[in-house]
Amino acid sequence: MTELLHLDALSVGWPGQAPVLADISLMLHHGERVALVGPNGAGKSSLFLSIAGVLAPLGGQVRLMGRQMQTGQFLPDVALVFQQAEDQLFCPTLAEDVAFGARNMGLAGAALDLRVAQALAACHLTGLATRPVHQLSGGEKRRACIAGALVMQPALMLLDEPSAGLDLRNRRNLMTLLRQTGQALLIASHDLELVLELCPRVILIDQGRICADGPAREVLGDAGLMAAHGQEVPHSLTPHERAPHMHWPQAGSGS
Ligand SMILES: Nc1ncnc2c1ncn2[C@@H]1O[C@H](COP(=O)(O)OP(=O)(O)OP(=O)(O)O)[C@@H](O)[C@H]1O
Repeated sequence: MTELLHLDALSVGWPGQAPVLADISLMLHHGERVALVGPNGAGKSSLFLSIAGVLAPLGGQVRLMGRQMQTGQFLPDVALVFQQAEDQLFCPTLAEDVAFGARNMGLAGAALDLRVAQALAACHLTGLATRPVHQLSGGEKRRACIAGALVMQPALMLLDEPSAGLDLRNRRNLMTLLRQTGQALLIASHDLELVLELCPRVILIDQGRICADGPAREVLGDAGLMAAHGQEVPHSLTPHERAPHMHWPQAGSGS
């Protein structure tokens, strides 16, 4: 597997606030499916915004396929599915919205129409192509955002809570779709069942840093499950001996 994304000592935060994440270093390979888990406010969305070039890093670097990403430079190789669909959808109709990213890449005419039709079909939205986006239901909006990322055929998709608000059938369809895609996926989610089904590798962030990065079943053992759900991890559950690279947040160490 070849290197796709490299975060090098990345610090992430918002103006006027203490850094949300500090000194984040990790690597993702082409085609890899990785989950990013952590409690509310851990910094998953902020990290995605920095990787996608929306939020300027406080320090460190984001490199995609060896090239350093610049804030405000939106590369077709990376597509972000926002946590809040309303932050992403803005065109008059669903089909126009889904076409937006691919059109910006220079696609037009029949080639664009085909891409849009394929993305709509993949997200089971074909019949809604001409619907104004503000008239879509919550779950339809979520799927519209995913279609808008798929249409770009990016090397890396950043999916922020992709299953939130989906009914069981659409959640199942989403898992099938994501499992079949050959693209690298970084998925931020509280849906740990989806995480365990889709992602061989899990990164747990909390208290401003990476607490664990490894095989899903290892990271999401008893201690990891508690940390991912925002609970304090008792010393008795801390598997330091087995996994010395993991740094579980513990009682009394949080803010
Ligand atoms: N636009 C913003 N301006 C200022 N602070 C922000 C902004 N967005 C998020 N934050 C703050 O940054 C921190 C990290 O938030 P972020 O949304 O990245 O967490 P998260 O891990 O995605 O949380 P959740 O699981 O609740 O979605 C929080 O303290 C949040 O209040």
